[in-house]
Amino acid sequence: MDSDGSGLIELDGVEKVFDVRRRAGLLRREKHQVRAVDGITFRVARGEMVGYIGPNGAGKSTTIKMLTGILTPSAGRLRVAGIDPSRERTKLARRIGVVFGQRTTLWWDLPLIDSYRLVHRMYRIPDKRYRENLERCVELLELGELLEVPVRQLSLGQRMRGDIAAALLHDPEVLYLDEPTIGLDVISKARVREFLRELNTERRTTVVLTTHDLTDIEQLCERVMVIDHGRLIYDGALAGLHEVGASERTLVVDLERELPAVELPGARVVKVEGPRQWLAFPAAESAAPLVARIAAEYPLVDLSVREPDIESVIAKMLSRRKVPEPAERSAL
Ligand SMILES: Nc1ncnc2c1ncn2[C@@H]1O[C@H](COP(=O)(O)OP(=O)(O)OP(=O)(O)O)[C@@H](O)[C@H]1O
Repeated sequence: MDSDGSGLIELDGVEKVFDVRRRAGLLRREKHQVRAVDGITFRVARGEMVGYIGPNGAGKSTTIKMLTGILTPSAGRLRVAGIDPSRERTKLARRIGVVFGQRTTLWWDLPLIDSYRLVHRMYRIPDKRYRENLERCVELLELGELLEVPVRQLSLGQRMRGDIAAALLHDPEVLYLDEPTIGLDVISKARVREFLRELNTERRTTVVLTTHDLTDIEQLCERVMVIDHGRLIYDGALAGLHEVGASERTLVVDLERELPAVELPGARVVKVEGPRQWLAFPAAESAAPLVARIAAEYPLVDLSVREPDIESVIAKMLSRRKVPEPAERSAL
């Protein structure tokens, strides 16, 4: 929390309702309301790195748009660095950075460096600070050889790194990232994650991360918030989320030859295809002891660990939440 005891980001009972018209016959249109965000309350302290996840249409983007001031809440109170985002959007813009994985904020036809020059002027960044920040981003995000390349010629991973740098040139206190690793190859993902980790540790930049990739959360965030149908249904550690959902990770092992299903405590074989076997184990537990035992007891050639996808973790969590409490059950 900030020195005055409050959070850098504060939401109290925030709601967003959209009025939409839908076809109700050949000519008739009916008004109806979509409650995209339905009374959300949370605090994010300075320097925290939190995951904000949920299934499609849960209300994540709507929340982020309210946090950046693009949308005005229908009800509730929202503050970022003490600022009401929709009322003072320009003032807030100097203190936040936003990266959308699915679209770029860079100028498509211009070399990357020209976009940065424009950001320099738009945000009136002092020259020295601009140069230092650019240098640092170029080094850590390996952008040196890309600066003169027009954005449209960059690969997705290169463009994403370019976008992240653009969002950070003005030293924002808060960085919102919407699907920053979507569509990236393994190496680009690792590079982006490493950069974000450093940014958070060294500069204490507060990061709110929206993603469908649980590995992003696992590697970056100590805290995860889950939103479903516009409501916050979980706020805590990732391990706790796995426990609530009783979700499982999968260890994929390649053995030297086709063998009967591997038998080890704490894991169960869910699929066998020739020499390859799939073992499910509780996601909240470490894979290390299991890997050690397989390596010791079986002719192991290769292995990999697969995370459950976010949708399935949340689906499990929801199905468990719907089991009635014993008191309710006896009253049925
Ligand atoms: N401008 C709008 N007008 C009407 N309805 C909207 C508008 N924006 C979002 N919605 C609706 O609000 C709900 C939440 O949408 P939102 O985009 O916030 O979800 P999301 O969690 O970001 O989903 P995704 O993972 O698919 O991006 C959805 O039902 C969506 O159709």
